[in-house]
Amino acid sequence: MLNASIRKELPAFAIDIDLRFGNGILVLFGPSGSGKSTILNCLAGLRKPSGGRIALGERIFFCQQQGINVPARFRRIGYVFQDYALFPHMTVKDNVLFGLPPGRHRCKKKHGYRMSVRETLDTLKITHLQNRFPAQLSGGERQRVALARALMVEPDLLLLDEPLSALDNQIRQTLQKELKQLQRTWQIPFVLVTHCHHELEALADQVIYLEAGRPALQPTWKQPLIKGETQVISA
Ligand SMILES: Nc1ncnc2c1ncn2[C@@H]1O[C@H](COP(=O)(O)OP(=O)(O)OP(=O)(O)O)[C@@H](O)[C@H]1O
Repeated sequence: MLNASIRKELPAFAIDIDLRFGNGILVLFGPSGSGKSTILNCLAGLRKPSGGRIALGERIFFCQQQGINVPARFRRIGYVFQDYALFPHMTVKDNVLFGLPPGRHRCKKKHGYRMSVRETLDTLKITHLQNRFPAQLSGGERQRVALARALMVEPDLLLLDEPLSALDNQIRQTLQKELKQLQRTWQIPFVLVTHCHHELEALADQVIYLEAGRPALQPTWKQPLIKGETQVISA
């Protein structure tokens, strides 16, 4: 269970949001500049909140009151960046393995199971690409490599910052289905940022519509978004 209260002062506004989320895909949906990436960065430990508390299960990553701020590398949080952030001089396999201590070529599949690098590459359908460099890949293939790398850290939480925004419609739809399937297999919470309405509808188990760093209680979308377990969480 992700249990976070994040306050972050920014030049134009202050982020002030509470996230309480168990399993599934939580979508942060909002216009450019509304604070989505900053929230992910605070969760990951790449930016320090001005106040609040961030906990995942029993582990406290940040607590202003207690003076706790666990460094990003100890949080076991996977992060797929908007531009995938692959190392251009490394092969696909080396990109996926980056950051793992020598000999620790395992990856969490679901509780109690571990998956090898080979299985991770297979799952993401990139085994045949393992010796290529990022410049030799399509956008969809790069996205799969970034996902594989994020999963190799055995994350307890996966953050995805507009992971499909650079892709054309067909690949985007395929990967949406695969992302959903991955979440169901790994059984860890995903927090996904998007400003694409279709992506929201395809992926969200819960949604928070953001405006200037705060949950908006009256979303500006035209069509009803609440279907099944989808809901808007207020601050
Ligand atoms: N390092 C920083 N220092 C100061 N201000 C920042 C910094 N990073 C972002 N901001 C500002 O904080 C606000 C939120 O930015 P953020 O990138 O979180 O928004 P976003 O919703 O992810 O936008 P986008 O969808 O365009 O990526 C913006 O006004 C931005 O200019």
